[in-house]
Amino acid sequence: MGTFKIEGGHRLSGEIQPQGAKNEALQILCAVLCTDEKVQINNIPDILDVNKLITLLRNLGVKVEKLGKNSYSFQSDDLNMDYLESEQFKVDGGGLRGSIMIVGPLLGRFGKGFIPRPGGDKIGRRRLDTHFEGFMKLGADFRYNKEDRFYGVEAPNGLKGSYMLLEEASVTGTANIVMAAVFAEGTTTIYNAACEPYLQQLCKMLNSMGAKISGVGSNLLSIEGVEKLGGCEHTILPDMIEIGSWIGLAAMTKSEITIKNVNWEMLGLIPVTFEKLGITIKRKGDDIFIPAHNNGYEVQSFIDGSIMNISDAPWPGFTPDLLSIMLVIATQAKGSVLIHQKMFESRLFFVDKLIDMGAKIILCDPHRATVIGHNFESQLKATTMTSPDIRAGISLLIAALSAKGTSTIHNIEQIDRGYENIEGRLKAIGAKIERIE
Ligand SMILES: CC(=O)N[C@H]1[C@@H](OP(=O)(O)OP(=O)(O)OC[C@H]2O[C@@H](n3ccc(=O)[nH]c3=O)[C@H](O)[C@@H]2O)O[C@H](CO)[C@@H](O)[C@@H]1O
Ligand SMILES: C=C(OP(=O)(O)O)C(=O)O
Repeated sequence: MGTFKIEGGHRLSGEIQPQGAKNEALQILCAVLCTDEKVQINNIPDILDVNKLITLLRNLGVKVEKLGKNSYSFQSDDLNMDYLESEQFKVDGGGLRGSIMIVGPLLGRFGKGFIPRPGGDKIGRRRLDTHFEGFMKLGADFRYNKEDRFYGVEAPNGLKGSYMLLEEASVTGTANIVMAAVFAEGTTTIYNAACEPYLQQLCKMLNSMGAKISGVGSNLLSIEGVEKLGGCEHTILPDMIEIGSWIGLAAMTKSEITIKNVNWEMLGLIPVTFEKLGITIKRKGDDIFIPAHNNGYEVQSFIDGSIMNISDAPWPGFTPDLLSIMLVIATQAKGSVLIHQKMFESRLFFVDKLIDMGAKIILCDPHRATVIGHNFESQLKATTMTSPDIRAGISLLIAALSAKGTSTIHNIEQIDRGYENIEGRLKAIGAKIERIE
């Protein structure tokens, strides 16, 4: 178990370049299975989850070549399908959430796909019904081995396009179904599709490989099946969750930070949601400039004067992956706010650690926490903590960087899942952080 030691209470300053988006990379890497031709992918973040998926692809027989620091080429022309029945696959597939998205491409291209129960954050129930109901709508047979927690779909006679109304706008579910449907005979219509930038990028990539997907960016996708896809080159967008993390870090440590090349058009409600907490965000070209909040930041209220509420919703709503960061920065705001995590039921329990540090938070129930901000009149106090999940981990790290004294964070592998060389990049802007062991 890795550990960070963090000496808090120092201001940071400088520029930070966001890495490529973790959750886009996981979709895009699975999409390399859609063709036997070479695919080049740029801006792949060097993070634990992505590297685990690359290992899985290698073990499946994909030829992987590193072209540069964050660029790779992949060729899936001679896959070892026996690997899908191996013990090693159970380990590799169960190691991250994103592995679930190999099922769609394999089903579409080879008529069968398997996956052990995928890993990822333990943040509440994470069911996979949407994925498999979608595959069944395309004509696949589904089986689930409860004992081994192993999922399988088969369509020996190929997939047939159909209309489907998804029960929920699942992000990885939509990506998975799209990657199967591009090979289905006829037209598939997916209503209530997820439409995050990750999905838009995936569809853009598949179209550049010869797929015929329309409605990209909306919740109604129409896919005309094709027989074969070809190679392409694709560049992953900057990680919007990392961008949000750096906005929170700057505000909470009263630091002046420029976040470079953020691809502003794809940030949706993220900037305005930070502004609801009173944080100043200046757009400079395609950079975000956060001035030092020397006089703190004040939570806004709604037009009718009622108390501010920040909650998640499927895209273009506010992403659930930034609510933990919103919560931590609210602890130093002037005013009170209700944080409502609607999607996941176990993502707010980390507030206990913040309460230990002196934050004023009432955990109303597993989904809702009321935060009464200190307005920097009382600094958080350093403590020892363990990172329960990736976004709670980065939130605790931000809390530690703002706190008085030296904090210790264990289980930092959770942070490494999604943040590339985090201590190196934070040190470059003045953070006092050390990885021990
Ligand atoms: C690898 C990856 O890309 N992971 C992301 C992906 O996970 P993932 O694709 O696993 O998440 P889903 O979109 O399937 O669902 C997330 C949660 O929200 C619930 N739900 C979803 C849609 C809906 O309309 N109503 C609803 O209640 C689901 O039941 C589930 O509890 O999307 C999540 C939601 O943005 C993010 O937190 C994860 O970081
Ligand atoms: C929940 C997340 O990741 P995963 O779905 O991979 O567990 C996340 O990126 O915040």
